Amino acid sequence: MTELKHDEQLYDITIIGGGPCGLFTSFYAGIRDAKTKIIDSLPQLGGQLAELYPEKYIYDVAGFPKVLARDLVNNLKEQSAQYNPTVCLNERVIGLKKLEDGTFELTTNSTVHLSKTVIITAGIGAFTPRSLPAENTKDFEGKGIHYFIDNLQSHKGKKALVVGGGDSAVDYALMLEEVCEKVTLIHRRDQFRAHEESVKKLYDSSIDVKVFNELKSVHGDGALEKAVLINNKDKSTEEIDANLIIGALGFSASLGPIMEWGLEIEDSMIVVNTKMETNIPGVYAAGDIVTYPGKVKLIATGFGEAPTAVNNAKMFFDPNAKLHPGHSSNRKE
Ligand SMILES: Cc1cc2nc3c(=O)[nH]c(=O)nc-3n(C[C@H](O)[C@H](O)[C@H](O)COP(=O)(O)OP(=O)(O)OC[C@H]3O[C@@H](n4cnc5c(N)ncnc54)[C@H](O)[C@@H]3O)c2cc1C
Repeated sequence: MTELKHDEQLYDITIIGGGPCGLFTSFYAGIRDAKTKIIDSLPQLGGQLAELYPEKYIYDVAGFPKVLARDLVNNLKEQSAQYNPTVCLNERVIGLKKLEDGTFELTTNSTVHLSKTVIITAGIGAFTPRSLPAENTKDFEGKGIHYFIDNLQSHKGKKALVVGGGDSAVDYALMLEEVCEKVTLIHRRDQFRAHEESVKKLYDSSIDVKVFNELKSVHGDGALEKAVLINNKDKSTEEIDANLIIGALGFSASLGPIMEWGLEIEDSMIVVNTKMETNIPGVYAAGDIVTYPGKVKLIATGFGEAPTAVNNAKMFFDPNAKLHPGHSSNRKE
């Protein structure tokens, strides 16, 4: 097991989950002059909007007759960035515990973080990448098989195979084309779920696109060397050289460890009171993950719950603060 890093800085508010609700929470925490950190298990911010439906229009966010999910996320990121929250991506919060002095210690897969209060905006849970359903893949995970691209340059000169037919698969293949010796993309159907413009770029590129193909098995002596593909129409197989495989088959979501932090849970949601406070003093929650009588899971309701959670968290770590923040329109530019 790799050793965990320790971030010794104490934050006022740590937000678990950088979906729309977490992003708006971070902006609002900025308004309240709180030193804020957002942690998300995904490599990007935006939660369900960025991961599940970036190209869909949303019609029920106040002030927008309609807005693309991707654009709403970009606007939320811009709004949040005004206050420079610390953003930690690719980190799943696994443990939450209160230390003797009242500080919260949050443990992720890579780091231990410290915070005076916590706001959980973890939606439907942490997304984990769907594993590649092929022989021997477990043996090469992290040793040639990856589910994200963190550092494009580290793949320079490789023979890459991308598996999938959505936006991520097509975007990854196009990114890799810039640095790899060869890129192959396989998809089990001939229709892509990716943005039309990206699919056009894909077919105009040097990427070898093989539709109706699936990954059958992977091979190598210690490190990944070859992949065997199977055509799902005529069942013929083909062996290709590949020392990098990117699985881009989407994600599944699970609350996982959050259920074990001593929070009151009802139907896989965290019970909160009207202050958005959980049963653990100093831990608040908002968005899809919370429940209370009459709760409706919508982006609009999450946006309402976020300021309530922040203003009450502010009172928790700064008892002299006022609950009501004043109006943002009075802010000096
Ligand atoms: C196809 C589809 C269409 C939709 N259309 C609409 C619509 O038109 N209008 C509307 O109002 N709503 C719509 N919704 C619902 C809307 O997307 C959700 O209400 C909204 O995303 C909830 O936001 P959130 O920030 O609470 O959670 P999420 O968007 O789920 O974000 C939670 C984030 O927390 C992260 N996370 C979870 N656990 C951890 C952990 N342990 N450690 C680190 N990170 C963690 C996740 O990776 C995720 O990024 C739609 C949903 C879907 C699937």
